[in-house]
Amino acid sequence: MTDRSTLLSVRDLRVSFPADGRDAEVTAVRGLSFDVREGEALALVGESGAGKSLTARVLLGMAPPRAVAGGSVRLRDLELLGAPRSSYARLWGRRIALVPQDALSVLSPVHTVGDQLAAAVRSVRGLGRREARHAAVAALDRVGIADAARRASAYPHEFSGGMRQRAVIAMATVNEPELVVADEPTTALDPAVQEQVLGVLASLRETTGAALVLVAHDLDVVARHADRILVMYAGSPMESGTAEQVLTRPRNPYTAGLLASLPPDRPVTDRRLPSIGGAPPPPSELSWLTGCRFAPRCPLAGERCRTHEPEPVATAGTEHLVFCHHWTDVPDSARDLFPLNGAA
Ligand SMILES: Nc1ncnc2c1ncn2[C@@H]1O[C@H](COP(=O)(O)OP(=O)(O)OP(=O)(O)O)[C@@H](O)[C@H]1O
Repeated sequence: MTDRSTLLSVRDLRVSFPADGRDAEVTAVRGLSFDVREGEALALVGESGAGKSLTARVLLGMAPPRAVAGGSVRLRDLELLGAPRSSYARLWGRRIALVPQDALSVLSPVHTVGDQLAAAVRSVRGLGRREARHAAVAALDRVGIADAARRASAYPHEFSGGMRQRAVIAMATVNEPELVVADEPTTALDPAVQEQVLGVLASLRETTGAALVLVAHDLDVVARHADRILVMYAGSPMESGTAEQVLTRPRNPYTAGLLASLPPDRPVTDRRLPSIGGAPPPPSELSWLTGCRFAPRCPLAGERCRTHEPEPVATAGTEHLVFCHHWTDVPDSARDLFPLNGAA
């Protein structure tokens, strides 16, 4: 991976929602920096409210209307942050694309899947009808839809949920963008279909060379489908590195807590799962919290954690970055830090 060049470079990203009279300011993302290399899959991981979706939307120029973003988001040499919507519109589908959670939000119910794909091809590549149809069928074939030429004439409601999500991936990748952002792309699907759809995204990366930013909250999923992981908590980065570094030897207590909560390989009769006590801070508190945002729930937190925000520390070269004052105290076994809750 290291010989691949950087495709996307995010530096000190900050996203906030200004106070509007009724609600206080919400600093939903702060101090986020990461790179995505060509063809690489980076997973953004964290509990609900971590800022994963918001970050993904900012990358695509699709942040909610009141969001104010600062910092830098560069796609190769192009600074995207602050670019007008018309600039983004020229990139959508062509260089960057979104695979959303909900297929029905992007597929029109009144046009066939093939027509929608062909329209996307024509608008971006300016091909004629016949060639666009050909590209549409090829895209459906690439995402594993059997008998793609015939299925292209079906309407979205005639597809199963898994097929619709494949069609959405075909739509996002039909013009071979450099970067695909997938926001919990399989949440609405059952586990077997989830794995198939994620497999489709992985094989597309191989065939088209696209990089992937995958928003996920399931560590099992990212273990199988990400090259690198960025763990977020309450809008702040906690840890980033290769999937192996982060998942096998987490150096941030928050990552350890997430790992300790994974379904354990212990007898199915024992359903107790370790979990991180407490809950993430409510949005209204995000702007005035000092120090490490995870400190109130962290078993290792000391006074310094509550007052000083941790700087990133590189634990193994520059790949594995940890934001924690106590990273050297994190035990190798996540469950030593987060023992079983409710143990008898
Ligand atoms: N339109 C909005 N207006 C105000 N605050 C918002 C808005 N959208 C998101 N936020 C705030 O931004 C924070 C991050 O939200 P985001 O949806 O990115 O989290 P997430 O990590 O993707 O969580 P989930 O897994 O639940 O989708 C939350 O605190 C949320 O309240």
